[in-house]
Amino acid sequence: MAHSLHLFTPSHLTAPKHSLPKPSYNRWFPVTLLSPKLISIKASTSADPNSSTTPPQVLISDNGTGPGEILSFTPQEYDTPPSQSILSDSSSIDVDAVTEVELKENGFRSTRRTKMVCTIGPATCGFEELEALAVGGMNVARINMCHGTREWHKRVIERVRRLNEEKGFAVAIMMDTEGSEIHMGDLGGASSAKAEDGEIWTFSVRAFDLPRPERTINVNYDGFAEDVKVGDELLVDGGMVRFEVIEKIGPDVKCRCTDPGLMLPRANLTFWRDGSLVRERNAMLPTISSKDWLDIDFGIAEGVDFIAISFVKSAEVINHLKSYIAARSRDSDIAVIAKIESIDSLKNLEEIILASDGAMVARGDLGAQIPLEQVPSAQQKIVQICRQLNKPVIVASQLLESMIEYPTPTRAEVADVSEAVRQRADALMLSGESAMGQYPDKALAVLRSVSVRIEKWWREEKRYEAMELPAVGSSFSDNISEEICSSAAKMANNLGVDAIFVYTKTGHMASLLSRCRPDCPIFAFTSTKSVRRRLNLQWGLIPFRVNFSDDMESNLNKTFSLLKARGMVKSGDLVIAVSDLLQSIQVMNVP
Ligand SMILES: Nc1ncnc2c1ncn2[C@@H]1O[C@H](COP(=O)(O)OP(=O)(O)OP(=O)(O)O)[C@@H](O)[C@H]1O
Ligand SMILES: CC(=O)C(=O)O
Ligand SMILES: [K+]
Ligand SMILES: [Mg+2]
Repeated sequence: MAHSLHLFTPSHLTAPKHSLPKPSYNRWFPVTLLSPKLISIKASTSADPNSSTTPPQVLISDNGTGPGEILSFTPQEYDTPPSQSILSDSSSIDVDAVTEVELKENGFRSTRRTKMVCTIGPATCGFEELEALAVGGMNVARINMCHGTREWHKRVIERVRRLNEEKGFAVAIMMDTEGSEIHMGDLGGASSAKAEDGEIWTFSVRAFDLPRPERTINVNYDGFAEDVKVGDELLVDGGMVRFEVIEKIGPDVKCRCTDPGLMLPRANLTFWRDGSLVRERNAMLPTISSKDWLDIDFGIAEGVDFIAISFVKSAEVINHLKSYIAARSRDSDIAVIAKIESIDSLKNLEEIILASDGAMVARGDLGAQIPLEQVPSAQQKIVQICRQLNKPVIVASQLLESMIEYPTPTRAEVADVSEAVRQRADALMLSGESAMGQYPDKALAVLRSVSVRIEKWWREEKRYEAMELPAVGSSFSDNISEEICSSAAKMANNLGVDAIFVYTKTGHMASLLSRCRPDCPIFAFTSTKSVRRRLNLQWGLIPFRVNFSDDMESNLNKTFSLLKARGMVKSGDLVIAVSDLLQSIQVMNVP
């Protein structure tokens, strides 16, 4: 029976905390289930928790009656939590073991509010690595269509789906398009290419034979040789390596390296003239290339949760994509995220965000298009506008860049992560750190611990500046929902409630509550798996899947008893409940 298996997560142990090793997200206790009967567990307090030689013992007895058998719990590292089947019938509630442990261990006021997106690459594409990320708190897995084949991405999607099915996670999938900006080729399979000071390199639209001739780089944009002029400065990855254009010979552009460094496959290329970014014919490149459309078809067929569009220039392309998706996917619940990473997107910021279902501050390319010192203010502005317009926002790129190579972050990186948390962005994203770095799990752990610490500090100090939140809905009923949510959030803060419960079919009411950034977590109950996954990107929401009816009284009783049975709430906890169905606010103690 599935529910008896469930007893074996460490958090179910009823022993006094000090008598057992403190469970942490990546420590699990291997136990073999001997009998499928209902079992009660009692921890023996005789073992010395500080001794590495006497493992704490646990008495397992059949229905709590017989003498029971003694099993040893060894607190060694065990990569994965025990598998548990998650029931999806009407009498169950879907929540993953990690959230469950977090709720029970920390008490729900101190759960993490800032969400985490991980880019999946060679370092993390296996089932076990993906599971380790999920256990570490990954809310969204991002696949970047700039790299790898569709088959490769399909396998990653399948593994994430399996993880969700088998372990109860609600990890959402975000597909990120390549876009048609200028970038280098794949270096013929080499992992990088080193350019030295003064060397002459050839950049060309010609595809070179393999092995790639020395000091040649293939460029993806046909108009490249026409657009550049002798004397232009060519920047790889926003300045990781610099060249000066010295000669044009047909399709070949000869450049001298002026700032040496390492170039990675498919690195972004920009060129500058008299201190500004040159936008000639390349300014006319389509936001969504023909390859992108095929990738989008792939994303729709695979049922990804989010599609992130690179180098968005206007709201038009977002609207176009949204109607394309609506016409092609039955329930059309793929959310479209606008990546803000170009000068044009900054010019049309509000209308782009308004048209989208969320935005990403894509600081990598943004920093190659505007002076670096302007990136922090752009970030702050994008985060603020998203909050006002009630759209989730992700802060991305180079958050913990040094952790691609090193097991600890720089102090400056920690300060950068803190700032994004303090701005109360919905989510932080790992790029190379999780895709191809040496320490993906450690990088995720840094995001997690910095988020929790800064959120707690800010709550305690009540330091966040008040933000006027304008009405965003168009109908009177929308306005009522917004008023209810902002009142509920305010009441929650003033009364110091433990959690806000929201029953939401589409997720809208939950996102309105998230927008208010209340002090307590928001338990969002929804009946669809896809809505649960989508809510996983939003600040402060703990999404559960549970069937509910139009009767709030019975919904509350049902969720209270389900959550109580799992030890996630207890009698006396103070809760505020709101719902999509019944526009009301209820304040109550868990019976
Ligand atoms: N599917 C993949 N296969 C191989 N390498 C990958 C893959 N995804 C990412 N990487 C590696 O990780 C690095 C960082 O990944 P990421 O997707 O964040 O790139 P990015 O350049 O920041 O994003 P974008 O291309 O959207 O601007 C890439 O430069 C690449 O080397
Ligand atoms: C994430 C991304 O696309 C960027 O930072 O450029
Ligand atoms: K991309
Ligand atoms: Mg980019």
